[in-house]
Amino acid sequence: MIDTHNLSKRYGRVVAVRDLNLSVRRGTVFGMVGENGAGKTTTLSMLATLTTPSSGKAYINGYEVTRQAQEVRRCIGYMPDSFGVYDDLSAEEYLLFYADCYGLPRDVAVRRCRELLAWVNLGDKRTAYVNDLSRGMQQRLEIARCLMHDPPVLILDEPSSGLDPRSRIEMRGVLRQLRSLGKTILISSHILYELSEIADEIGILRGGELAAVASVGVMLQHASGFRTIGIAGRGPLTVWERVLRDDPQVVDVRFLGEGVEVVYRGSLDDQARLLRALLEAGIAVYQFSERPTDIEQLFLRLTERTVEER
Ligand SMILES: Nc1ncnc2c1ncn2[C@@H]1O[C@H](COP(=O)(O)OP(=O)(O)OP(=O)(O)O)[C@@H](O)[C@H]1O
Repeated sequence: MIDTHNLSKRYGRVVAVRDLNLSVRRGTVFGMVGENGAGKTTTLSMLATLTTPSSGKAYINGYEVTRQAQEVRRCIGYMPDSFGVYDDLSAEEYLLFYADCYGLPRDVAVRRCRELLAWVNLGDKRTAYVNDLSRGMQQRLEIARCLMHDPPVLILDEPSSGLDPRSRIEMRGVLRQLRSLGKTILISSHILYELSEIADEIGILRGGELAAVASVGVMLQHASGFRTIGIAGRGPLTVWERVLRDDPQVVDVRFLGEGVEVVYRGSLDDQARLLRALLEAGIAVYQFSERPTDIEQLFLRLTERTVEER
């Protein structure tokens, strides 16, 4: 349903997106995760026909985004990462304006508008000015706007960004509902956890390249059973390396100044043995603590070899 072949975008010397090969199957939700500047917005904007690719091709529902932009626009609902000024429109007027742009008959548009406002929990805000709505409400209104012409594909650029915790929870509820509509959805975020609930597959974008793609199940399975331990201490690097290499439960090691961060899969008893081994080898350990596991980082570290082989 969404396919890209070596899709790239350069801005002068900056390569915002490089040789992206993406495939999102009909009726599935694909989550695109990446830090600021990873290329998410550029990718989604090319798919939404608003940014011209430098090279490569992208297809939505079989239509090519540069040559058949009109057809592509009819079959997508695109939510950008920032919205403009609403010129004193009420929530209902705003949706009806878009319905007009898509040529929806007035009676259908009015019915659909009310249904969608209720659907995104804005039923009581029909006559409120969009400019007076909270950011969370405006973002839910944008979701309703994307659905007005009932497109088979949704492209949502960080729909939860900039929201307070309460609005995030409400948005999460709306996104979960969206999933049940059976549409093909490409959604971006810089937080993997946020997408793990609604996405079928996750792709991690790094420096404009797709660093890893996996089903959410596989990604979470990779993460479960692993712990991240921060160990701070003083001692020769060769001794650190020897002790950590000799422990079969150590999966990955990252040296950080005075100490290491270890991805560990052993039991708590194994963990205690590792601490003892470090002390017996002469490392003056002054901190040994479990850290919250960053699933995205962990996944990237565990799949590094696979990524290099791609
Ligand atoms: N119009 C532009 N002109 C020049 N460089 C750009 C332009 N748009 C994006 N870039 C650069 O392309 C790279 C990717 O940017 P992009 O906005 O796609 O990333 P992103 O993952 O969406 O980040 P964010 O989460 O901050 O929006 C960045 O280095 C950015 O500075």
